[in-house]
Amino acid sequence: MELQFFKYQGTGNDFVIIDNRQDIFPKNNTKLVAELCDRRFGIGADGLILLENDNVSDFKMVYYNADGAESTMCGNGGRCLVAFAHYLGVIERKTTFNAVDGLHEATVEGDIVNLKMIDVDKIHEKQNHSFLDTGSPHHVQLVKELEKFDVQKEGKKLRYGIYGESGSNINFVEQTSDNAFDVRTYERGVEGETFSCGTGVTAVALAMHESGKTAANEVHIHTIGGDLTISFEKKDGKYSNIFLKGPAIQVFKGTIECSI
Ligand SMILES: N[C@@H](CCC[C@H](N)C(=O)O)C(=O)O
Repeated sequence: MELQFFKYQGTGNDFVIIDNRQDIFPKNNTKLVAELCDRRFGIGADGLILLENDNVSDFKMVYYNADGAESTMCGNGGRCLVAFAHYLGVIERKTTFNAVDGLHEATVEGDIVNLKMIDVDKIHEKQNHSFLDTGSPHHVQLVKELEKFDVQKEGKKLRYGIYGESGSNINFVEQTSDNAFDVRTYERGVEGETFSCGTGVTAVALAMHESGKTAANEVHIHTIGGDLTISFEKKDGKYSNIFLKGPAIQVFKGTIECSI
């Protein structure tokens, strides 16, 4: 079967996106998703996203990690899917769409997508790290000399060591100013470092605010793949109106022959 696909990237976190409004994609074929995401034998991506019809919102997001398994929320993927829905003409400037963690609002302005994330009311503060769920689970840890840090080795160790088979994404962070941080992320399901992680940088911004490293309600994060801004409010111990803002860009489109 010839499958039409689109390739998007959001600060270097890259995705194969498929318009599945006609229900053409075999959703339980883990092997096929992994093959399409393979950087040598397939298109190559950190994950695959389906855009589907939804009864209560403009569209539905279904997200798979590069290993082929369906997973929890992807912030950069959500931003890319909004850009794709805009490209298809499914939405205009504003949207509400459904994802695994519930409804998300978003706006598009040129290449910039501003995505509302789920509220966060629990941040577990441990001795040398924080743990929180921003739609996906995230470990947040400050380190020195982030540029030289072995994210692959240390990320893998923590991902399995502390969090077991279901795992967590692991973010390593270095503060660069009052309201700015550099972040590198080891992503579960990719089982390696990605150029950026949207739910990850959101987790970093909230964890740094919670621990008093920043007093700002707008935090700037630099990742290998580019810059993202996270804004939020904190009231009665709960973080709400959390927005993840940054570029989401179509890289190419094409067709691929696959045996379904
Ligand atoms: N890259 C994503 C996170 C994708 C999900 C993650 N790998 C998981 O399985 O928890 C993002 O931008 O948020």
